Amino acid sequence: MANLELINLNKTYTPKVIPVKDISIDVEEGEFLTLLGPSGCGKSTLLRLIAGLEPPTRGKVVINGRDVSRVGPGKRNIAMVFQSYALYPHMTVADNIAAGLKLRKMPSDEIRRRVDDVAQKLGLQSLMDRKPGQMSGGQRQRVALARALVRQPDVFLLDEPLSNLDALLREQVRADLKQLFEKQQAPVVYVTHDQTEAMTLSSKVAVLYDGNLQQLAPPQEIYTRPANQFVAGFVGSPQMNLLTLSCQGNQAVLGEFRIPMPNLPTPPSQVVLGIRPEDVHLATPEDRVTVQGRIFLVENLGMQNLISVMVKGSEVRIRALLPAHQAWEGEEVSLSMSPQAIHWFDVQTGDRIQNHSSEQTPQSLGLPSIENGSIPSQRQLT
Ligand SMILES: Nc1ncnc2c1ncn2[C@@H]1O[C@H](COP(=O)(O)OP(=O)(O)OP(=O)(O)O)[C@@H](O)[C@H]1O
Repeated sequence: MANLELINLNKTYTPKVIPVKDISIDVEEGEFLTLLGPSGCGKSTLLRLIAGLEPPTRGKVVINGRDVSRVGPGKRNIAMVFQSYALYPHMTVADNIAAGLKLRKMPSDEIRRRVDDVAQKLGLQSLMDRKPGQMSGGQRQRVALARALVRQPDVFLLDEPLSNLDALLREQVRADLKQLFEKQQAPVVYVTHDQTEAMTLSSKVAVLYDGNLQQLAPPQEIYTRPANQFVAGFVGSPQMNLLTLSCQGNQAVLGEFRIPMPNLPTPPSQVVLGIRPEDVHLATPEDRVTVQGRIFLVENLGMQNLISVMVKGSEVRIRALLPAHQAWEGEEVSLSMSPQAIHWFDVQTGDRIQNHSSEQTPQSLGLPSIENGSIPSQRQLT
């Protein structure tokens, strides 16, 4: 059973530069872990600690039950793919792919069998005699992947492997990667700051910020139940609306409107309300939580418009993703926000302050319930 364990890993460069702070993560056989976070959050440092390119200041890296924290990179049986491809420029594709196996003195017929197999998987057969300088970026990246796959390592490490490719090619290679690694048993650790890659490729995502693990969960959970305000704001495009609002009892004050909050033992004086633009809609009479305002900006995204609305009686702006041609600049609109789609965060710590709102019922929100088909009073407006 292939697995990778990171146990209380720390890396300190200077007292002020601590890019990895007490990180513990398990990656099991067949799992694809993505390290996601903004530039400088410590993703590459963590990957280098796993690869053995740097020693940890504290903590352990364990591969298949063996503590490799003090074992050199060549002896960890890890394959790494870099953003820069790191191919040998004077060698052909075939020799680049085979280089690691030759170093390990593998019999030549076994090398040929493995190289042919991986070249076929990655569609490289017609390029085997070319040198890296005679190929496109996408082709070079496929050779770099082939070189990693052919080794059949215990762990795959990939450091932003798609970041040198243009947008279209990125999409294609991303899809190839997904198919390729679905068939691999060895754990994969993939570094990116691109949330689309993280969401589409991973079985679990570790969101990092300032060396700290913010959340470790499957991509869907990261999206639907962000653990804190940082994760909520970092994952999702367009970005989640994050509004710091004052509270009156169990209601958040949004301009002229009151938004019911979950019942808290001690209602705070302020709270952060989060709602994704795709969860804000034009209101219908049945909607319970609505706000009104004027549209001051419409951004055309093709199929949809991203509209920015200034909420009546406030300077607060809410963005909503609406079908194109549903709203125009200067127009007054009524927007609905389903209570189930609202996230609440502690204004001091940024932590999520409720379980998922799907646990909320109209009653728990202090709203009238629908009985005998009757529609409750339309809005929670004051
Ligand atoms: N060898 C080093 N000596 C001192 N500081 C370093 C060293 N390597 C990295 N750092 C610092 O550690 C922090 C984390 O760097 P790291 O490269 O791990 O971030 P990252 O999340 O991978 O960023 P990016 O996405 O920009 O590559 C940064 O502040 C960086 O300047």
